[in-house]
Amino acid sequence: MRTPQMHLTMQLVGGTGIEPGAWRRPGVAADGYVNVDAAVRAAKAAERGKFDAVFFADTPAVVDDLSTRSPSWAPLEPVVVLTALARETERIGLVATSSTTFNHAYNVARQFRALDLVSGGRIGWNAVTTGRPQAALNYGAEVPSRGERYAIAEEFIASVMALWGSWPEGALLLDTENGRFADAERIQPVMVRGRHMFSRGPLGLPPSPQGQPVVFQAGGGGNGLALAGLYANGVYNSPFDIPSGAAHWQAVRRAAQAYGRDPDHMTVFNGIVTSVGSTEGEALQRRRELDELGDLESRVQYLGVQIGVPLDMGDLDKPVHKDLLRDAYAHPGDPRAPLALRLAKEGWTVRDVIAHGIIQYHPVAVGAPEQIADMLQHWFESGVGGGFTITPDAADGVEDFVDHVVPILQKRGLFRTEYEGTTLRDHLGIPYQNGLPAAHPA
Ligand SMILES: Cc1cc2nc3c(=O)[nH]c(=O)nc-3n(C[C@H](O)[C@H](O)[C@H](O)COP(=O)(O)O)c2cc1C
Repeated sequence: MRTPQMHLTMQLVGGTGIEPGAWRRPGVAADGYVNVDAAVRAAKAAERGKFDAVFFADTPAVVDDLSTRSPSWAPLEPVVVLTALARETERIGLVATSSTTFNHAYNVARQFRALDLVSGGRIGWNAVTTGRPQAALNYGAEVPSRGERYAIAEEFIASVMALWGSWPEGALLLDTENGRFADAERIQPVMVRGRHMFSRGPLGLPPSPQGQPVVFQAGGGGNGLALAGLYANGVYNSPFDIPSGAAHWQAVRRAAQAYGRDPDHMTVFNGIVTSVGSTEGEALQRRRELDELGDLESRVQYLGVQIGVPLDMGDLDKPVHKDLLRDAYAHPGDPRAPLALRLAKEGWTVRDVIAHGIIQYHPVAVGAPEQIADMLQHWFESGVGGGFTITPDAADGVEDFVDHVVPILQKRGLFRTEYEGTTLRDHLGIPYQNGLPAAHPA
């Protein structure tokens, strides 16, 4: 039997990287967030590394302090970016985020099906409920309650899938001899109608080679799990440790089962930020430079909160004083705090504790390629759900991962050396689907 292999999606946050100072790093295009060439370069590199997909998060609003950094969670409009990438790549999957709260199901069904056709069946849709008030204001709306957002999302995704299914496989005839373009009798209105959604259909576009785009789901607690169980094949997660990642993976499997779907058709992608150097020292130096270009001062203060010790920039190049460490504790509200405290107790300077990446949205893998591969292997073999979202610290980290970490994973039999299929469903090992899941109650 073949060693189980991991699945990888690449996320180049904001076109420049996830670290706030990434846009200032020499060698990174400062305008990466509006420069589609940055996305093309990253996608081509990820394809060279045989990644399952590239992934674009999105929030339709300005939520960052633009005086010091490029927008993180709102890249160039994702559907536009994916259209460009579909033309510039051949095999890699392309996943974009689109909101179920501030959109119409027909638009999403049409755009993502069109993308799926343009790309030859390589598209995924990360369906999110968008809880940000700044986004709501852009649509002249308020943020609905959490329960309401997820009730809307449930109907929304069902509507999109029903619209996708309204053009069945084989109904496009293209019979030039007999003048039969399509079997119009099979392409009928679906009349999706719920409390929040109405759409008559049919959708005027046939299925792609994979049927319909793969649905991804991200966050949202119990509500999110139900949504994943009903519709998704990919789930984005951001655990800070293996036990919580493994627990989520089991919960995702149970959710799929509860809705009559195959848990083996689910993949959870756990976010990992990567900082690769040729040695651990070089990787730490890379992070020191990025911290310096970014929000080092606020990180120093935040480290103080994490370990219950007052710190300021004057403490930067000293280990935390042993008198202070006696009373230090890991802040119970931050799952990253125990690592921060451990590093401080090991005697690293404040700058170097921070350089280990203890203040990030995801766990940070910092080190030589072998060390990064070891961490991914350890998490993978500990049952966190099969996949990782590789989120490089800065844009030049995309190629570092592809050229130096991927070959190690491949040598260990943990990652593919070639694409076996042509669609995103092929890469994820899930079957063709066009329309609602067979077990759906609708
Ligand atoms: C890894 C990951 C990626 C996410 N990406 C996005 C995104 O791009 N856009 C978005 O609006 N929400 C995204 N979310 C979902 C929100 O973070 C989610 O709404 C959040 O977990 C709050 O839950 P709630 O919707 O129940 O309030 C993501 C979640 C996770 C875990």
